[in-house]
Amino acid sequence: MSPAAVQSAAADKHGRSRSRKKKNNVNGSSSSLGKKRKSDDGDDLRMEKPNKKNSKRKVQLSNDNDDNEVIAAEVGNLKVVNGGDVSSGIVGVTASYLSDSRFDKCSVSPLSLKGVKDAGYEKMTIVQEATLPVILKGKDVLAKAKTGTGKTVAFLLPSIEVVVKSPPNNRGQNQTPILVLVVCPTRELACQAAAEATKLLKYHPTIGAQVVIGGTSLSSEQKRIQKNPCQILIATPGRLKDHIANTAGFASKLMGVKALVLDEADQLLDMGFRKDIEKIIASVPKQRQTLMFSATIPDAVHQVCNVALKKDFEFINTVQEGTEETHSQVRQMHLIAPLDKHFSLLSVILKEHIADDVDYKVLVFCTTAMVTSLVANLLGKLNLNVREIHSRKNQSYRTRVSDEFRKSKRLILVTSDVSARGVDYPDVSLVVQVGLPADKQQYIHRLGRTGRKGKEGKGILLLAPWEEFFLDSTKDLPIEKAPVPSVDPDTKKKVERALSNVEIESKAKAYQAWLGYYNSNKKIGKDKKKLVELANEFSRCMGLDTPPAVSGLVLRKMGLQNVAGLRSK
Ligand SMILES: Nc1ncnc2c1ncn2[C@@H]1O[C@H](COP(=O)(O)OP(=O)(O)OP(=O)(O)O)[C@@H](O)[C@H]1O
Repeated sequence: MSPAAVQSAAADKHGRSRSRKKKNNVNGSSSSLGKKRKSDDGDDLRMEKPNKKNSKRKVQLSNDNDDNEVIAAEVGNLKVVNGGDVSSGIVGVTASYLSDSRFDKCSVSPLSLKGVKDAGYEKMTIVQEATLPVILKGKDVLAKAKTGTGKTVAFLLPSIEVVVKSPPNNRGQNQTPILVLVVCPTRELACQAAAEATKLLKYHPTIGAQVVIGGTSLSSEQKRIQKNPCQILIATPGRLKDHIANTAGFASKLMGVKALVLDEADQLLDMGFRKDIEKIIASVPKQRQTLMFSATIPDAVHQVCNVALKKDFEFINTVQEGTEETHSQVRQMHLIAPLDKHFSLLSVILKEHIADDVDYKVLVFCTTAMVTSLVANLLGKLNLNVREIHSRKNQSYRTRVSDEFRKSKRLILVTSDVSARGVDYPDVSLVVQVGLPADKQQYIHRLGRTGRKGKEGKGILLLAPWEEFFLDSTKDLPIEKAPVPSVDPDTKKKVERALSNVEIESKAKAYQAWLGYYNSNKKIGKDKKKLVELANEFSRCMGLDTPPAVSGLVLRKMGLQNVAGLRSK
């Protein structure tokens, strides 16, 4: 590594007491572990949860790394690397995510370097500079770096080198083993990683990369894998499990895996995915290299990462201690307003932003798929240029909308959490989050869809007064309180009229989804009577005097049978 690059230092392994209070080595935040996610945007099937500046970029091994000691006690020889803050307080400077080092200073094959060059990458980003040499040495790595700073290339490039260095297989085309397995939590993310791999592989005609994702035909995927053998496979967990169980010869191909990558590792180790991931890990050889990447790595992940990583893995953290996990060039605001104002306020926020920025490109995050659908429906009726994306749309629609949004300007994408992580839409000017984000990590990832590659951006979180408690978990983030904009009577009327034109079925589904989502929130779901009052308020906000009836079975599954105020069917 160059002097500018981050260096590693062995962690102190003395204090082994598990009972010591952990401090913030990783900007400690509340864990999202333990949450149950039924779909990739956790919708109405959701039931009760079980329950600055460092210009030299030198090592910042924290003095208070009790955290590491605890982990050392659990997993042994932990190494910690802390890097410089990616944005280092240099507001609006677009190059701040880049390092001074070029890719050719690492021992990467000439053909990969040509691919990197054609992709337009000259210098390594800071996370690439910090992780590449370590990964190329064959170490297991857990890496944390801010959103939009090039983590995908950071794990793909050395993965390609794993294939380059492997002896050519001489067992015939159809027997090509999978050498690198990349697991991504969402289909969009898997496709995006596959597209990046294809770019990097431009000059490696003998190396194939394939993607397997849910929502597409299993049999056509089986044929594709059979026909186009690939050494690099990028997959979502569910579909990967399907192939392991149902595709002839697939399990034996997986026995060739030399490198396993878990992108958005904290989400993959979350309870919603953990069982799948454990199964996947059991299907690849023990002797392998494992790489785990994310912009957020809560403490709880450190405690379970030994599920996948070797004991002597390196934790490479490019988010400097004591700095925010979000980008300083992204202005963050929150608005607290009564629920009955949210639809009008959203319309005002969007219209103001459109007036301010002719090249606007906005993401509006909603709590669930069905609420997303309702909001998209409403905004469309208000003549805004909107698209929607969530798990209830079929995969070809999702791919089409995602591609359109990637290429477009002057478009609003209303989305569930399927777009929260990893998706790299260039030049998003504003991210609006309506309602309670699942947790602090999800807030950070959603916000991270703007301000990518050092660009500027804006984030607005719109909460009701009874959702304000969420801000307790984000105290270390610079989220300003914004004044609530006034809603003129004309806008109010237009929104009411638009709502009256939204189909009752869409409202009924949104109501049930809303109930399920907030029921699964630890705090709000505790008081069922209050929860139902709030859900019925949401129903009134949609223009319904009587709340929609919900099936008795669903109410039972939510633990809401016999709660006053609900209508059962
Ligand atoms: N060395 C580089 N130089 C310039 N651009 C790069 C470089 N490496 C990656 N990029 C670009 O940076 C953008 C962000 O990369 P990527 O999506 O991998 O970020 P990320 O850190 O994984 O973000 P997230 O945390 O949201 O998943 C992409 O458009 C990618 O093509």
